[in-house]
Amino acid sequence: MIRFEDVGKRYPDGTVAVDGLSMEIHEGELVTLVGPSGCGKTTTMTMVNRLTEPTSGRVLLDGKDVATQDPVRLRRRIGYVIQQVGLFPHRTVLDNTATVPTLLGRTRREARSRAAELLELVGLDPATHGERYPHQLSGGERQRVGVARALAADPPVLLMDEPFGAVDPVVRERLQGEFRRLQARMRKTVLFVTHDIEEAVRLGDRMAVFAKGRLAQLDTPARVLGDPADDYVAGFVGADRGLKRLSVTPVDTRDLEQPPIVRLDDPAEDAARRMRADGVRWAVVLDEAGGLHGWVSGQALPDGGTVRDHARRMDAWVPRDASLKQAFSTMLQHDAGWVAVLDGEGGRFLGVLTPALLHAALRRSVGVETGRLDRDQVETGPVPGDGAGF
Ligand SMILES: Nc1ncnc2c1ncn2[C@@H]1O[C@H](COP(=O)(O)OP(=O)(O)OP(=O)(O)O)[C@@H](O)[C@H]1O
Repeated sequence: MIRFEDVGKRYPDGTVAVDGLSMEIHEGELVTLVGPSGCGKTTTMTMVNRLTEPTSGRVLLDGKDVATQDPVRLRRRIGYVIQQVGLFPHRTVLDNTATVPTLLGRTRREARSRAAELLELVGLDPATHGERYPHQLSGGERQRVGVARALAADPPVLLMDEPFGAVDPVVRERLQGEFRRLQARMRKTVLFVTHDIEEAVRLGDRMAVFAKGRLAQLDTPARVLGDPADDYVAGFVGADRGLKRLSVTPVDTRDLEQPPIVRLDDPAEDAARRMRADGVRWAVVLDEAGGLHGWVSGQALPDGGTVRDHARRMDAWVPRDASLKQAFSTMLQHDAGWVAVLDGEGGRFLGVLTPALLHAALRRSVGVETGRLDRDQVETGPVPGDGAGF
């Protein structure tokens, strides 16, 4: 879709911003460009929409050299979002968003109705926010308008240069989450410049790590973190790259521990007998519908009554498609020694993840990703015998 062929950029003052860059971005893929300040990310990106012209090599869009295309027509197919959003101050948010469709020949009514749809898509209410002027919005809201405006022409390609750079970390994380969900639906081809490695990892299908005008590594976040190409990349992604990997490693249901399961209405005596027979000190308690209720300790079960009378509630759960980071964070939030994995909210109980399993899953995923290990070569240890931290 976008192809850089041995591209170089030397500015007139002699600065070599990009040197011998070759890479390909596939259709529907989001590639994050990351690297220290001045390493050539913005220059690389703006060579796609011809705001910058390469001094050597070619940039191809859908197989055609962009240098041969009319810049105005080219840019209509390429949405561009920058940090300083650049909204027209004297136009309402709705009119700002409707600008491009109007330029493309839509009637004012059509353009405004499309703009309203887009504002909703990025989480702004067209009725309230749409009628405001840019200075009446928060920084995060302005950045959303920037994204909506770039999407207005429905371009197949989006170039985003630190689009969430001007907001605080909390809003930024929310915008990233929303954009990821949006992108899952839209499947645009996106080049996304950031100097925030967490953002690059969270959003990128692949990430391109730049070093002084050269591409140091282009790969999935899991591989960049798990198997950096060289010392430069390892240093750039940081000594805590193992921790960062948590957010890109999904829970694998094959890793889950299967503790004994009892039901709320089981007689306490039967449940206690089963736990003794299995040599375990606790069991997971499910409700009538098979949903997670909590847990019960074998010692807390006297003769008589049902499990319901002695069970403790426990809400620490994650869905099966969660990341290990989500699982770990849920465990900490609930001060629990395990987290249940469910088939969605209120869904089937699939097993539990413990800190030991989580650690093993992370180690194994690094080995498997990098081809150094077969999946079965990393043992996942059993739940520690002390009742898993209760
Ligand atoms: N118009 C220009 N004339 C001369 N040098 C330039 C020009 N634009 C950028 N450069 C230089 O080219 C190099 C790459 O700049 P670029 O903006 O692409 O980096 P970047 O990785 O996007 O940096 P940042 O993260 O700070 O935005 C830098 O050394 C910069 O000073």
